[in-house]
Amino acid sequence: MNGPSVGEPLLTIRDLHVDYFDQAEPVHAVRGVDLTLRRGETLGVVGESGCGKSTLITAVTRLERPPAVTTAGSVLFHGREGAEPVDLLRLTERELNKLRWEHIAVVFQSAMNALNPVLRISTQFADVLGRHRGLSRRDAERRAAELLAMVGIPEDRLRAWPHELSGGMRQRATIALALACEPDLVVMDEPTTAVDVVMQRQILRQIARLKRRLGFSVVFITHDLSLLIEIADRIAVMYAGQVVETGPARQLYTDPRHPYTAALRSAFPPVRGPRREIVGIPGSPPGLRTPPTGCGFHPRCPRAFEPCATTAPALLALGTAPSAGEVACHLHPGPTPAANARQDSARQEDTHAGA
Ligand SMILES: Nc1ncnc2c1ncn2[C@@H]1O[C@H](COP(=O)(O)OP(=O)(O)OP(=O)(O)O)[C@@H](O)[C@H]1O
Repeated sequence: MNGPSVGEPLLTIRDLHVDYFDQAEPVHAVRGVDLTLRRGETLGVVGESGCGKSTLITAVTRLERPPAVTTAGSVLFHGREGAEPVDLLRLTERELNKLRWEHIAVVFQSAMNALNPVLRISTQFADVLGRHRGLSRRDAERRAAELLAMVGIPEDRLRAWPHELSGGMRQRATIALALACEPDLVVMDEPTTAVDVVMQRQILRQIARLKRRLGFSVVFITHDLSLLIEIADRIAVMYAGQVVETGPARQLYTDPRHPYTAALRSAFPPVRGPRREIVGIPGSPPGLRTPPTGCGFHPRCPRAFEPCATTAPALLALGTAPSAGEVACHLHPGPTPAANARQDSARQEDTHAGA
């Protein structure tokens, strides 16, 4: 990959809004999300079911289906060196097809949905590699065998039908297929929920190894915060369609600032380290046809106080270092002026980059 150096923005999401227009009053599933993914980074997006993670990711990758409509925002994809960033939301279907597989690949929860059940594994690789890389059937199969070997699938499985593979193998085949054209960005939506814990660990280890070798960036969606600590560089916590906290993975886990992040942490057992008591989060995420006023979490928040029910807290930087996290919570109202300035200038840079 000949892209700009590690650490530069690869994807910049700004003020993204997505609604489901299924009834007179739409569901406001994504409500003003700002997020940046840097080159070479694994960004975890976490939140309970119904917080808007999948909606966010299908909108960003332009894979949303009606009644979902992206009503506002931009998603700048910063391509290879020298290329102008493009707003994915404004591309035609034809332009998108050029980006898919070669630059952006998606791995969904269910491998069975991603693999075509009536085509042999070899044919599915040959299709993608033929269309996007111009490989002959024979070369595509050779490449497919290499890719499958990378995820620990023996070459003789190349001729198998998807239903002949175990769940774990199918999921790994999907990951290999996503990596076939060496994309810059791989988006993974709960890629390991359908497999057992041992297989999950194995797949995650393989993803980390492949990422080190191939250098792609990852957006990884899950409801399991403990899992993200193991694999993500940075984490964004979503609640009620909004990002409520971001930060370096370990810091966000050891020192969560948003009460929702703290609650999520208590709700999942740590993958490593000492055991601690698991405490569920009372209640459930709000319906998003009429989201709560003020902070979306206030009806469930043990630390809610007077402004929380009425005033929505802005997502503000927690410090001046480029790696500092952000939080949207009235308990943390005062970032330093310098931090605000940093945030403003970062936003401006992103905006100019997209101009
Ligand atoms: N097709 C749809 N029509 C109407 N509302 C929808 C539709 N799909 C999702 N929603 C609503 O949008 C909101 C966000 O859902 P979304 O699936 O994005 O959340 P999620 O965090 O990804 O949850 P999960 O982990 O269960 O996939 C929820 O309130 C959900 O009920």
